[in-house]
Parts: sequence; C-alpha cells; structure tokens
Amino acid sequence: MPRFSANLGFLFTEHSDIDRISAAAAAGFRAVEMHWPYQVPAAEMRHALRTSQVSMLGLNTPVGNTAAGDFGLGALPGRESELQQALGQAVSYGNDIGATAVHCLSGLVTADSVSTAECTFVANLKLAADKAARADMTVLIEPINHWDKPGYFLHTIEQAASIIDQVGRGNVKIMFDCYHTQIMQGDLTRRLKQYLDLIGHVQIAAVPSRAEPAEGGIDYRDICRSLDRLGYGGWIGAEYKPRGRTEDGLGWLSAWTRDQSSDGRGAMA
Ligand SMILES: O=C(O)[C@@H](O)C(=O)CO
Ligand SMILES: [Mg+2]
Repeated sequence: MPRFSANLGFLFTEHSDIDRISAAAAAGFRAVEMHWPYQVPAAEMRHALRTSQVSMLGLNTPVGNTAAGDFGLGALPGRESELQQALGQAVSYGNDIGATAVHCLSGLVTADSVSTAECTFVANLKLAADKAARADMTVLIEPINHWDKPGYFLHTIEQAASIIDQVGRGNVKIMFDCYHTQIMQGDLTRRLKQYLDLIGHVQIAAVPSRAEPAEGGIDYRDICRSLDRLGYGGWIGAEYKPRGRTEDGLGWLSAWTRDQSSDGRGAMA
C-alpha cells in the first residue's frame, strides 16, 4: 500500500494553518501538502514541521488576482512576469521549508486566450523547471475538472503529458488527482499505468462528493494495489473535504493501513 500524505488545504481545517501540522502528525501522517501556506512565516512553518517530524511535499503557486477571478497564471498570455514572480515566491518559500514540489496552476482560459495558452504554458514551465531545479524541486501540473473549474486550461492527463514532452525538463511531472481525472476522463487504472513515469504525485477523494475516499464510485483500495504493482514509489495525497471533523473520518486510513500486514510496509511511514 502506498504512503498517504494529508492535504492541509482540506484536512484538519478545524485547526489554524500551523496547528494542522501537529494534528496531521497525531493522526499518523508523516507528510503533508498545503495549497497556499504563505501567510505563515517560513521559519514558523519549518519549526512546526521539524517538531512534528513531518515533511512538506508540495505547495501551490499563488493564483494571481483572486478578486478578478484568477485561478493560476501558468497558461495566461501577457501574465508571464507575474507568473515568474509567483513561481519565485513558491520556490523560495518551498525551499525554506524543505518542500519537494511546487504545483504551477495553469489558470482559466477564455475563447480569446485558449489558442495561445499552450505555448505560453510550455514557455513558462521551462523557466519554472529551471528555477525549481536550482532548489532541487519538482514542478507539478495538475489537470482539474471543468465541473469545479469551468475554463481551467489543463484538464486532461494526455494534455499534461504532451505539455511535459514539449517542456523537455525531467523535473516537470503530473499531479494525478484521481478525483478530477475520474470526472473528466475515467479509466484511472489504465492512465496511471500508461503515464506512471510522468507522475510526480497522486491525490484522492470520493467522486462525486469529494469527501472521504472510502465512499463513492472509485475503488481506491484497488487503485492503491495497482499503484503498488506498478512500483509507484511516491505519496498519495488525501485531498478531500471531510464530512465532519477530520479525525472522525479517518476510518478509511486505519482500514487500509491494516492491509499493510501482507506486504510489511507502513502506509504512512
Ligand atoms: O485539486 C485541487 O483542487 C488541488 O490539488 C489544487 O492544487 C488546486 O486547488
Ligand atoms: Mg488536487
């Protein structure tokens, strides 16, 4: 069974940003990820991670002007310098707290910008990859579904694979969020297998509720077993919206962790 990390943008939100780390550690997680941790000074974050003996896997680039509806800048023509600034902030903060990856959001496109979005994203990602490489970090790109984010530029795994191919840097990888991909495309097991070499991180949540992964239409235990068989060595991010208190909904984790006895490998170690 792969190892699970807690996405602190969605889990443990009963606690302050910083206290979510110790709450995740107390629940048994050894790694976390956070969408936008920038309001917490990096030194404070680093201290909390060290005290709880938890590592930070990844964080998102700042999304731009939220009041104007921005949700990422990566593929937006004319916003290149803002994107590089956002990227610089993410890499520098991530480096300070020992994060291993930065997720570069593509952003929302319009009928006017869609034709130039891809080459903008590719050019931006080349610079992003080089910047991240200097900090020994990976750049993740995540296909996001159009029900939740209509107009989001990057929305299929094949599109992500083609973009990575055009970028031509070894440290740009797919954040394969099974929730989004199931909604847009389905056929998760085949796509995980086909694109395994390009996958830098996996995330899970129930479909369609985006709640605890034990409910809904995807058999995640089976997905985890497939990932094991494929030799996936990365983490699986629990990025779902708990139905109640986070701790009360972690039954899936203890049940799946019990599956470990067969392979002797801890799900969270
Ligand atoms: O799936 C998601 O929503 C996240 O992984 C993300 O980074 C965008 O908020
Ligand atoms: Mg996700």
